[in-house]
Amino acid sequence: MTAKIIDGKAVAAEVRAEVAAVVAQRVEAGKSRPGLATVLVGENPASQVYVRMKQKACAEAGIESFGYNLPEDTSQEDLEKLVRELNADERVNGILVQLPLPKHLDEERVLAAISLDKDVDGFHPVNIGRLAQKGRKPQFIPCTPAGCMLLLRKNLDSLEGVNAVVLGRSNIVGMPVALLLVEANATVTICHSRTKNLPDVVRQADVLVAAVGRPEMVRGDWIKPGAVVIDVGVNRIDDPSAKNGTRLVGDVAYDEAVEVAGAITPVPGGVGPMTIAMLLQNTLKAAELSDKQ
Ligand SMILES: Nc1nc(=O)c2c([nH]1)NC[C@@H]1CN(c3ccc(C(=O)N[C@@H](CCC(=O)O)C(=O)O)cc3)C=[N+]21
Ligand SMILES: [Mg+2]
Repeated sequence: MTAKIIDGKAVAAEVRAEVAAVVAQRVEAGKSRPGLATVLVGENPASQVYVRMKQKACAEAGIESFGYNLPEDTSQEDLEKLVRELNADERVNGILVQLPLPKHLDEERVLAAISLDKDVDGFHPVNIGRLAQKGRKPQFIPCTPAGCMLLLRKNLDSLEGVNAVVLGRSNIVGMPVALLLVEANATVTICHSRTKNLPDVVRQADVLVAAVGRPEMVRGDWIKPGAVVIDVGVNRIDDPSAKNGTRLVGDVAYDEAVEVAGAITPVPGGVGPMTIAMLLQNTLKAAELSDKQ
């Protein structure tokens, strides 16, 4: 048996087309064109690529993007000042501060300065806090976790009572995706670098979300036959046989896992494209919120 390949790129394309259609309708109806501000501090090449991908996706959906590139040595004060200006800018519905920030900057204070109504990444401590409280809905759900959940809902009849294992406990993926799975009535185990007998824990998973950032760490024999595997990892590794000497791999050893899992997301073409699609969806939602104000 080989797994169903979950085509995140195709699902993302559907979401993006839907966002584009709603944007076109609202502009046609005389409402504002949604706008996203991207803030990039420093010159991390991977971050530059991601920000460009987000801007291109905005353009295709009819969302205006405003790119801010600040030097590596930007002060906390100046970065927060830019965020406050963007909070007050009516053209800007969503603010995305690309992470990670250079070491000297306090990430949490920057994220906390973003207006709750413009927090399209869902990383503001209040939004995360609401995610952690039963019955309280955050204004915005973080994009990668939201993308994982959409792929799961499309590939499972129900999450009710299933054993979900989340590998990784980061603020931007592991923790929020675990909270969303709990909300969906899954039985959730969060495991990490200190977990004892990790392969045994992972083998209990009907649903596995791998988000540790360790290339091909999860082996085929860690996977329960028939499990749904969501691989969040985007790791660039050396591969002399590849075009530019590197290639992208996930946190799961795909060739092994595909022989055991019931369904699996590939890397690239799985969760990554969903992250961008959900960002566009959140930016449209932010524009709709601003209509009411
Ligand atoms: N404030 C903030 N928000 C983020 O959402 C955010 C961030 N910071 N920092 C970095 C991570 C990473 N991230 C990805 C987005 C798209 C792909 C993606 O589309 N990947 C393609 C491959 C891209 C390639 O070829 O490199 C794929 O998996 O098919 C991956 C990763 C967003 N992040
Ligand atoms: Mg949130």
